[in-house]
Amino acid sequence: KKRGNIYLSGAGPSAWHEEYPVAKGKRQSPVDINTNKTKFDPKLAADPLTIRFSDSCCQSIVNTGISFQVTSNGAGCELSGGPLDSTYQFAQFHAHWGAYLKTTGSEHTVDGVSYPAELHLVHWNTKYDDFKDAVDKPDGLAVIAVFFKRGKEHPGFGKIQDLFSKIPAKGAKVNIDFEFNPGLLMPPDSENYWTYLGSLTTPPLYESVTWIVMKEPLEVSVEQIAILRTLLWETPNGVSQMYNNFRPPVPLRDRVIRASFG
Ligand SMILES: NS(=O)(=O)c1ccc(NC(=S)OCCc2ccsc2)cc1
Ligand SMILES: [Zn+2]
Repeated sequence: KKRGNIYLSGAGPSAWHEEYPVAKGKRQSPVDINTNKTKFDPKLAADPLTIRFSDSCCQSIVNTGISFQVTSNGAGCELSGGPLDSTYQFAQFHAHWGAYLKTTGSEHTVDGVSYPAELHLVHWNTKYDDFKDAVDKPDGLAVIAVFFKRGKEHPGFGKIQDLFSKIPAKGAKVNIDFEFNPGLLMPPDSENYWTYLGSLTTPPLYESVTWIVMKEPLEVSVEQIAILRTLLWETPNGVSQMYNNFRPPVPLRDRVIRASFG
């Protein structure tokens, strides 16, 4: 059996704990955001989240075998303020999505409701030497999550999707030789967010992520959601379309999700 596909080999996410016991840990991700139990924290509004992206920071796009990944050298792309006590540098963005005609696809849910896809913009704490040094530290990473909802087309994201045909298989990679500012992928209102301490949502599931989940989704067209599934991955039954590359929510345990808004 191809073990390559972590979502489709064995029992999938529910079996990850066998190889990664931390899967049953105290600060795992994703979680359901129960808006009746979130807590407004005025400190988050007092020290606004500062999200800086640049036109020249995206270098290449690769098929990781579980998603696409746009990789950055982080130049001019930094995150600070809000829940963060230091400056985090942008490393990469990727996404998770569902199947044709299904509503599931996002990793985080809001009051039990999924979105068709979820974008993750991964940053690492510059108090550490590099990403690999930060990736397993409790304050090592900060990930901005942006929900995708079906609506009007998003031409910016379309420029990234135009590259999908060039990365047909796991490990395939092409350079991005045009300017692309990841700030294009922020929702119109990026002041309202939820934040909590969590983990990577794929193995090795390190409990190293400060999650910043944008309340407002980003609109993309129904065709663009479908184009996500034109990426390919290995499955136990051979190469096929990539979809359902999401971990379902796990227990919140002893955590409170804070809101930057009242
Ligand atoms: N979906 S997620 O944003 O939580 C997310 C982000 C990064 C990763 N893992 C990365 S970028 O690992 C890079 C390779 C690595 C280095 C040390 S251990 C794995 C996994 C999940
Ligand atoms: Zn992710």
